[in-house]
Amino acid sequence: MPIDFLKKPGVVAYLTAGDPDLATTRDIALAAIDAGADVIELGVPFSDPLADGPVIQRASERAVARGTRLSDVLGLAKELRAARPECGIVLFSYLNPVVKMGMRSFCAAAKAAGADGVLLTDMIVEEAGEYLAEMSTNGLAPVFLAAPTSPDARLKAIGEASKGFVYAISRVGITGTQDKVASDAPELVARLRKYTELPIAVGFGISNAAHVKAVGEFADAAIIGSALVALIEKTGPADAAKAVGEFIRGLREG
Ligand SMILES: O=P(O)(O)OC[C@@H](O)[C@@H](O)c1c[nH]c2ccccc12
Repeated sequence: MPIDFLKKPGVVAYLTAGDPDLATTRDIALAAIDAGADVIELGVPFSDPLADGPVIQRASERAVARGTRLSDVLGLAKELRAARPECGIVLFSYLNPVVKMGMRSFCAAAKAAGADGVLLTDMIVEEAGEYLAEMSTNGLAPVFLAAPTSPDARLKAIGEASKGFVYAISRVGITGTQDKVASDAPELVARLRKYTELPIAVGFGISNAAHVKAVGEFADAAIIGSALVALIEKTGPADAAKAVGEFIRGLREG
């Protein structure tokens, strides 16, 4: 896949891999893509999550309890790539499981799985030397998180190191649904635009068509996580793929 895999305006769907089980995550991801999600952010479940609200924490706990490993998530990415050659796939993980596998092995495996990009939540751009080198060797896009509290020098470094798109965190805090798109988000996106021409995707607290529309006024894509994960939790394995497909179609229409 080319590195510019995020078309504008885009919808990015975050899923915790292995919740409720890997086969169901695959079906949900396929339904999300077919309903118009441009990129799947495929989350590696981790026992000690950072910045995750209760919904994603619970999903991670369930997936970890089922024994979902980084290697399983790579296998799932490979299946998705084979089934949907055109979709964007970003592997989402904490640093810990990746360091355990080894940065070099992980980046090579991500490439072999057909991923387009990688997002490591706790990888800071200042310490990303080896990561960026391995990502570049494998033609993968590193996606970094920018926050409203990031100073301009940091936004510049993030803009320069990122490929594919930049992830603008709409507010300080944890993942999870909110009534409104955070008021900090447009300013952060405007500040980022000074440093990058990449598409900018906004995440944290986006959960309905009105939010997606509001984000579309100032950014290039909306990232939806907790709303999907909560829907999967509520619906149960048998109907989750259908429910997620309908939900994303509704967002797209908005
Ligand atoms: O759940 P929300 O509020 O829709 O936010 C997206 C988010 O879930 C996803 O991108 C994500 C899941 N875990 C994270 C940890 C840090 C940053 C981002 C994330």
